[in-house]
Amino acid sequence: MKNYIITGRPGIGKSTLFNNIINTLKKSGIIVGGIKSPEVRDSKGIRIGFKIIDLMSNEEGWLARRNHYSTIKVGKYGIVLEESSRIIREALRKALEKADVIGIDEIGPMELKINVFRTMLEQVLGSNKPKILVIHYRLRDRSILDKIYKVENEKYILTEHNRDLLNKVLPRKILMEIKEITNKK
Ligand SMILES: Nc1ncnc2c1ncn2[C@@H]1O[C@H](COP(=O)(O)OP(=O)(O)OP(=O)(O)O)[C@@H](O)[C@H]1O
Repeated sequence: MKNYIITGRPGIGKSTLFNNIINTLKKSGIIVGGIKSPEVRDSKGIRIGFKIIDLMSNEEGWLARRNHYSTIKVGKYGIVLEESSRIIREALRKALEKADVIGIDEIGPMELKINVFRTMLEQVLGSNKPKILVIHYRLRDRSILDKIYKVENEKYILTEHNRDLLNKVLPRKILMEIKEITNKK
């Protein structure tokens, strides 16, 4: 089944497009499972960490926090291992079991330091469901990249020139294609 891949430089609008696609699918009754990891800023606009959110249940927890003591560090951020692992495991397990489509925002060096993320991602990539995947522009993990590109895929590299158009046309195009294969007309 096809992988829809979104990539591009930091801050270009990948998460905005991802949310747009997911919301369009959900509104039409498609069951979407998976995870997203939005950044969190304080009232002064300083980034204090990243949350992890289950797309099906909307349950959320911390993925990483600034200055959090952790055995896994990414720059200033410490991974909140137990909390994030629990949400990732549950969200992707449910997605594999029940969803029509699996979405992950995003697959990057930080997420791949979490063992549960890597194990569950491998299961997701091996499953025969359509996937919407946001990929960090610096992802160089050969084993994961091979699994992502092993199946038919459509890759969109967001730029300031194409993002408005892609937000306009891609959610409906993906909806049409997924309706076709899930028979939800
Ligand atoms: N098509 C667009 N036109 C103008 N601004 C946009 C567009 N899409 C997103 N933005 C704005 O750009 C900012 C970054 O968007 P977003 O978080 O979606 O980017 P991202 O590529 O996911 O970032 P990151 O790499 O940090 O995850 C947000 O403030 C968002 O509102």
